[in-house]
Amino acid sequence: MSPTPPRTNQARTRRILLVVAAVLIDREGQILVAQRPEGKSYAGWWEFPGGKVERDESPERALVRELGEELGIEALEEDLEPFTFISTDCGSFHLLMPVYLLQHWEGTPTSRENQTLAWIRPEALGGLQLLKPDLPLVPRLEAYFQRFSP
Ligand SMILES: Nc1nc2c([nH]c(=O)n2[C@@H]2O[C@H](COP(=O)(O)OP(=O)(O)OP(=O)(O)O)[C@@H](O)[C@H]2O)c(=O)[nH]1
Repeated sequence: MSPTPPRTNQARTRRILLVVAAVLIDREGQILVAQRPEGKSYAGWWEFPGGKVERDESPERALVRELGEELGIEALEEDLEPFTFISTDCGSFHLLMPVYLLQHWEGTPTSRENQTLAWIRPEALGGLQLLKPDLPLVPRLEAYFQRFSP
């Protein structure tokens, strides 16, 4: 019988892609999800608003910019509440994605980039076809919202 090989961390590290995402929470405790439009990779899959951090941009600055571009809302960096992060191998790159909660903003979120928007109850998240890297967010968000339910 051959011995169990030692556990190692030798997988090759890929280029890190820094992406930021926001979980917008409305007054009824619903969260905003966006469906990627035709013509993009993973069209039809659901994700959270956000996008890539550009060179010389802070994650918070990038997220405020993306929320303006994608949803037409104005958010303040100080209202972005760090929630968790995703760090996962996506094949050609390694995704590092800080995720923030946001409960205050100016304006009404509107689709500016052909994405379909939906406000959903946190319990409904698990029924969506979310981008695979986002799946660990489902139990974390469920646990977060359970803390506030009676
Ligand atoms: N905005 C956002 N991006 C996510 C999430 N989860 C996740 O894996 N991503 C990945 O992070 C990257 C975000 O890039 P992006 O939003 O600026 O670009 P994109 O995919 O719309 O355009 P692209 O096809 O040119 O990369 C994509 O590779 C996307 O698949 C998420 O919840 N929100």
